[in-house]
Amino acid sequence: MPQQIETIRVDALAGPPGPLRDATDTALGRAAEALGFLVITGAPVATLTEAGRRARLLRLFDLPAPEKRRLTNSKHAPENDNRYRGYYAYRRPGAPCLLEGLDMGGGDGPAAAADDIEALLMEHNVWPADALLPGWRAEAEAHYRDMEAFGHLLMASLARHLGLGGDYFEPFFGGGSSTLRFLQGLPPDLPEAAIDDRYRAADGGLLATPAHRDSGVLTLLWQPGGLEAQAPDGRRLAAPDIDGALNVNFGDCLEFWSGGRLRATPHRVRAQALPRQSVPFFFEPRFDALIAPMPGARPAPAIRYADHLIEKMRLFGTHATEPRSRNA
Ligand SMILES: O=C(O)CCC(=O)C(=O)O
Ligand SMILES: [Fe+2]
Repeated sequence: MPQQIETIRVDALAGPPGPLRDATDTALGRAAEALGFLVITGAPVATLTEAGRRARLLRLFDLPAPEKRRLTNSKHAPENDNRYRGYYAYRRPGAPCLLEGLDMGGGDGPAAAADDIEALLMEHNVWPADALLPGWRAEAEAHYRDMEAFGHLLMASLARHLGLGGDYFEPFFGGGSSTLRFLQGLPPDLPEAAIDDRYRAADGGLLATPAHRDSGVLTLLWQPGGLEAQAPDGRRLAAPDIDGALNVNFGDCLEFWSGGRLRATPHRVRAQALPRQSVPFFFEPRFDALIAPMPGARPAPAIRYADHLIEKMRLFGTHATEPRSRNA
């Protein structure tokens, strides 16, 4: 039973085949099977562990209110046409924290009709005005591409560990379906009595995010502390605070895909004293990918990734009143 979240150096994944890369594949694969949650260092792409890029991208949250309103999804700002991507702020009564965020994808489709889910998933992004945040769009797009490239490297490593051949997952990814999310949770500001039980840990501490499993395949998360993974025996393991580290965990879709071998681990976030910013990247299959348990796993009917996602959105009421509903 894992006693702690393991830290694994992954720079060898970008190198040639050989013993170093094999050892990295084994370490990653075993951690994915045992706890389904790990911390990586030495990512061979630029990540938000680079403080300059992180600070520039997180300036998003300093935008003036009218600009945030212009980026807000149509659920919260009916004058706008973006429904799936864009900015949102939740002021949910009963929650200890306010939460704001912005989702971006790789789609560039037009605004979607209300009933056209497929078009909705590929809708265009919204961008802060360049005069307010010069260079933000280009850097966010570069970061999205870097995270995609890293997602491919990690999936290839898992595929080798599973004996599937390094390119097994390749055809299932691409096409701009992944989600880059910027989040900011504000400090508790509600009276004690207003705090909903789900936001209370058993030890009385406050949670910024209640325990949940991610819905997709692979999550790469920069976070400043507060994150806890749940071990199979129920213990909560705090993510180690390591400079230059990214958290890696897996979602329901990969658990299904691997016949349960790779775990979608429940995790939660303890509320912090200060505004807490975090940046998850959800590496997601193409919306039209047909996913069935991989060779060697017990067969089950295939699901289309878009249908899996839509079902999760229905269950969690995405863009309704619940924060972090999709992929969370
Ligand atoms: O804010 C965090 O650090 C974690 C967020 C998370 O678990 C999610 O967005 O799925
Ligand atoms: Fe999550």
